[in-house]
Amino acid sequence: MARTPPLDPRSIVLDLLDSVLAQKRLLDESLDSEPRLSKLADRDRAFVRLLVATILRRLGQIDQVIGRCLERDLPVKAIRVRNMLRLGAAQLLFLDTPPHAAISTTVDLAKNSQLAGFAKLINAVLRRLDREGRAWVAEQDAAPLNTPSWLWQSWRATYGEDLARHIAAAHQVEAPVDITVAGDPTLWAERLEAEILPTGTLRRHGGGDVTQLPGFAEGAWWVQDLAASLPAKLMGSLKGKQVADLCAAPGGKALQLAVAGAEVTAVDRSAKRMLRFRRNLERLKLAATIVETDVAGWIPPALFDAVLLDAPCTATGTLRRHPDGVHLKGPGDVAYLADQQHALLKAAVSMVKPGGTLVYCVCSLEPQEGEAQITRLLDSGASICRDPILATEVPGLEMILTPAGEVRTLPHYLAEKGGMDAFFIARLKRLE
Ligand SMILES: C[S@@+](CC[C@H](N)C(=O)[O-])C[C@H]1O[C@@H](n2cnc3c(N)ncnc32)[C@H](O)[C@@H]1O
Repeated sequence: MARTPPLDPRSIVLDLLDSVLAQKRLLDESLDSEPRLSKLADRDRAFVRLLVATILRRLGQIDQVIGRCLERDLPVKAIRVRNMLRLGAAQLLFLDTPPHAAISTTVDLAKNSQLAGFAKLINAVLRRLDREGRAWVAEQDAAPLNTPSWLWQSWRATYGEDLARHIAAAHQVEAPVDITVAGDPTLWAERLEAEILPTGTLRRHGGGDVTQLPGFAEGAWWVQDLAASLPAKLMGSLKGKQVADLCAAPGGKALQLAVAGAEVTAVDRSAKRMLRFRRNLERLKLAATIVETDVAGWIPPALFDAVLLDAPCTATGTLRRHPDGVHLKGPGDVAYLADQQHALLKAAVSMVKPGGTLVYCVCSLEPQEGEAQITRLLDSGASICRDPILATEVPGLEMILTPAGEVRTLPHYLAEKGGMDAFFIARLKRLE
């Protein structure tokens, strides 16, 4: 008979770390496919998420201090031992877990597994970290340590050393929950005990299950980062217009377009992700035409008044929410996705009526996926020009506008209120 894995939060964290770091699976997918999570009490489930996210956010710092305690490196096959050390270190140095609990629970994990032979080593390393680790952490240069060098180099080259440090620091902090409401934000701000941000997005601090909040079941609002809500808002008046949302799933932006009164055609090649959009449409009692296909080869029955293209990207702009991202992506992904984005942009241009609007966006910090895409498109002779975004369209957020009239948000903007995802947004007008 197969052995049932233990229902211990820390043991689940070890399996999640293995899933992300060794098997290279997304953290959200790993969490979704972990059956033991639903059997845990809410508090333990929140602890699992916090612990795994903290380890992924602070991996560079954690591995460096562990390295200082080991006379020689652990054998490659002892990856689970390394993960046990990471788990103990994160609790001791970043989560203020009482030292005796952090150490004894980690040592017990080893003793109760096939790795009992490593229990003494784990005990010795964690005891030393308890004595000396906090002072070592205080001296660390956290920003470059927790950022893979290819990303660190890219951000330094693009934004300069100072901004790169702000960007990396923002990734160490859990993001708040942002909400877009279909109706009156003031009313819902009160009901949801949320703050209203300059763009009308509501922001709630503190965790909890959003599906249990007032208004979720009846579809009064949906979760969407402030920056992610901007592209649809920059499309102008949409009432009664034919609008295509390309790469639409799970549909946060398509919902905004529908609420603004557009006749929405939402296109995405992932039926699984579109299922979430269908559920959201139902919950919000909204309608849209759904097309499940590859945008690059799709020929629409008629041209659209406006098109939104939220292209697939490396998502380095959402590392606050998805700390697994830095461990799953590499420079090759940027080049690969940049070519896809160019093809999708060219297809999108061909779907817009002359005089119509095309908004392009990506949740990426990499200029190859943002600013350079627009230059490449315009240089290719496409029948389109920039339609610069004006400061009056982003009141209270003027710092996000570039000299070219595009939007570049960074994760530390509005830091005092909890930051925002990093997006690039460009608005274009189709020529005759
Ligand atoms: C950044 S996400 C879109 C998020 C969405 N716009 C929202 O606001 O919720 C990118 C989406 O592009 C889709 N996608 C990627 N390549 C595609 C292609 N060639 N054709 C259609 N959809 C594609 C993915 O399935 C994914 O759902």
